[in-house]
Amino acid sequence: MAQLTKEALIKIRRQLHEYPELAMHEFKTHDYLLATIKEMNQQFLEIREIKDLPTALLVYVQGSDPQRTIGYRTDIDALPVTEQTGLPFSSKTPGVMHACGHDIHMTTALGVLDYFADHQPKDNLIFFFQPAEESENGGKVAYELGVFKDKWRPDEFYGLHDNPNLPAGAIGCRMGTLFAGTTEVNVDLIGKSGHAAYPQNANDMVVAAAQFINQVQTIVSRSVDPIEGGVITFGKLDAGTIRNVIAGQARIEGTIRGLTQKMIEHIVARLKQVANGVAMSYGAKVDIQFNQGGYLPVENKDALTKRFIEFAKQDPQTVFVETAPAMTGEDFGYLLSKIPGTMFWLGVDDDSQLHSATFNPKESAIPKGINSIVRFLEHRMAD
Ligand SMILES: CC(=O)N[C@@H](CCC[C@H](N)C(=O)O)C(=O)O
Repeated sequence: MAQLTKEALIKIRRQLHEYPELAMHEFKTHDYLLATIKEMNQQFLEIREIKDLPTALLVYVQGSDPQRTIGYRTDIDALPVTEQTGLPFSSKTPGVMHACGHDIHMTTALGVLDYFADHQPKDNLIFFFQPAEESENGGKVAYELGVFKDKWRPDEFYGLHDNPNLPAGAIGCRMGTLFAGTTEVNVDLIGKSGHAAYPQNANDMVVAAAQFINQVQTIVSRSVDPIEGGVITFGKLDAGTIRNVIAGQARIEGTIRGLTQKMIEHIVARLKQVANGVAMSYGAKVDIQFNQGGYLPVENKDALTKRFIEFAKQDPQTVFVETAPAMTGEDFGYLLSKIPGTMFWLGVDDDSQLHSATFNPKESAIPKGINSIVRFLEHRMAD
């Protein structure tokens, strides 16, 4: 294949894994990606930086006889998770980890780019190294900054996410909705602090928060069609300062998921009712903020996805798995609402799940993924 050998790819992945950075702070990652891309054959490449999105990178590959421009997006940010894999190349940044496999995504994208830097594609290609997928909606920010205009607007867009439940290197996809839409939710409950010995003089928001969280559990179980499904997860709860002071405030941060916008709106409406009801019953104030930020359901476009799946099914070098919709979110959903395309999974075969501190994707997925994506793009460009 191209210049980057399997060993070089593994080295790149481990380097990226050691230095994870949070959304919109991916400065070292950006510099490392840029340096790696600059080592590739530059003959057909044009590198673009975005002043107002300084950790993003775009690379244009000039096609030899372009009929279209094909976009390929990878995300580059990490999560506030403390790694517990014990790997020799574990994160060197305390409390931050590539626990969602974006290091695998970036390395795979670099491998595909490296191939086409050496083998000029027929169509134009645009590689988008996107900051802030886990939060801060980097895809939407880029779109709204006007990044995808004129020659930088892909006619179709592709992107992947790794999947620990599929064999390493397998490609998973489905027609229609691949991922859920998500909405971030923050709930602030405001009561009155006081001495632990005199609850009658205070208004305890630890108790109100506990009640609220318990009551929310009835939304999905009692107000959502079980066939359609939905998720509400509160991943963060913050209240109080010390054991013997009654907490006058509580903040609860969570995420809502549904496979359709209608379901998300339904859950949002029920959550507001529950929050207002609990606040009223405790004589507390409540402030609820929702932020969808472009994490729309990831809707794969029919004709393009059909072509992608047909290719993957018949390609002798690709293992294809038809997958069910997943409740993970992706801000690629926003880009796919503006530009037609397909998102797919890359299997990385691990017992630990995405976002866990022990997540350890199989690196053998990288060269296999690169091979399948290169073969798909060549097949697509031959059309
Ligand atoms: C693939 C993946 O894990 N994506 C994230 C996207 C986060 C969406 C948003 N910030 C939220 O928390 O709702 C996920 O958590 O699914």
